[in-house]
Amino acid sequence: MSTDDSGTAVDPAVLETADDIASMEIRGAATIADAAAAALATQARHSSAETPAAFRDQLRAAAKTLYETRPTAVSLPNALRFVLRGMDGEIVPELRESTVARAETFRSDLEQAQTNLGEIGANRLRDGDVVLTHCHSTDALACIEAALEDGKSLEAIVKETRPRKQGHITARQLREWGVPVTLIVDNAARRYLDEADHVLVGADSIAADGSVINKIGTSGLAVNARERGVPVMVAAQTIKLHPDTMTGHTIEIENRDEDEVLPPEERTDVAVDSADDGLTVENPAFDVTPPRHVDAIVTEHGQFPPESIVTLMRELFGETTGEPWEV
Ligand SMILES: O=C(COP(=O)(O)O)[C@H](O)[C@H](O)COP(=O)(O)O
Repeated sequence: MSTDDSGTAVDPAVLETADDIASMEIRGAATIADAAAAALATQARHSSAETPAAFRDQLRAAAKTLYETRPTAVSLPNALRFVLRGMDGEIVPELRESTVARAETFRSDLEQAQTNLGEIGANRLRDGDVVLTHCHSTDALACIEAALEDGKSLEAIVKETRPRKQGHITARQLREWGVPVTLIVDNAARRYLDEADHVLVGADSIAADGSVINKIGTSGLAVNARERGVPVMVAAQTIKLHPDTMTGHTIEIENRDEDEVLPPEERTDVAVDSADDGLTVENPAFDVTPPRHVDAIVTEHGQFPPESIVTLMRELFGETTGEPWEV
């Protein structure tokens, strides 16, 4: 066990999961949520706490460690909050059992939600359609998978998605399913929209006004799609809904390391000398697509016009939330 800032023991397996999320070994909003719930279950199983208070402190410290990895995907705090709210019991073994059970419920609900969402999203895809994708989203792919299972044949235009090239993961998955794939650089997207019937993306967070926060480049793609008349479909389970935005909070956009954009070995191609302080490299990982550029948000509860998502958000999360470990 190592300790967090307050001196509370956090299990090494939790620290490893946190590192993997920060370094993007584990990535994508749903996968991050699943890994975080699994890590809390591990913390509960391995806990050597002797009192209920110490057990609760350890679980909260683990949740905080996981929360501080990446700021944008709200599925992470939503997952942590869901698991911690299920921590129930008078003695440590009861607390352990309830926490592990709650984490397992979260993980199986997540899987089921994605399957249900996929079936709903598949209804928007017709036989022979061409789908243009950005980044790698398991929710978006679930829609394609369900359409293929319905016997529809689809083709995909896959944006590479600089700087981390998550489009390669999407392309590989689609090829494994037998879908013909055209891989393009991000800059070619507008040209290829003429050949697409849908833009299909996932989401890291959805704000109360229906804005969609997803991989950088989504908003430009959506604007171009609107101009070309191609519908934009966002596949997002309800754990992507950001309840804090109901009270006006904005969503933090993660800025990642500049080396992802300009690796150190290429820096000399651009910088005039080693101390070139006139050169700035920025690497925002996500952007905000306004609701007017989105046609439908597909969730496990049905599809919604973005402007009406706040009703579902209120129903599922109530009015306020607070920090995930303050439950
Ligand atoms: O923007 C990304 C991933 O960004 P990163 O690679 O930086 O994590 C994905 O579109 C969403 O997370 C949804 O994914 P999913 O549908 O799998 O939750």
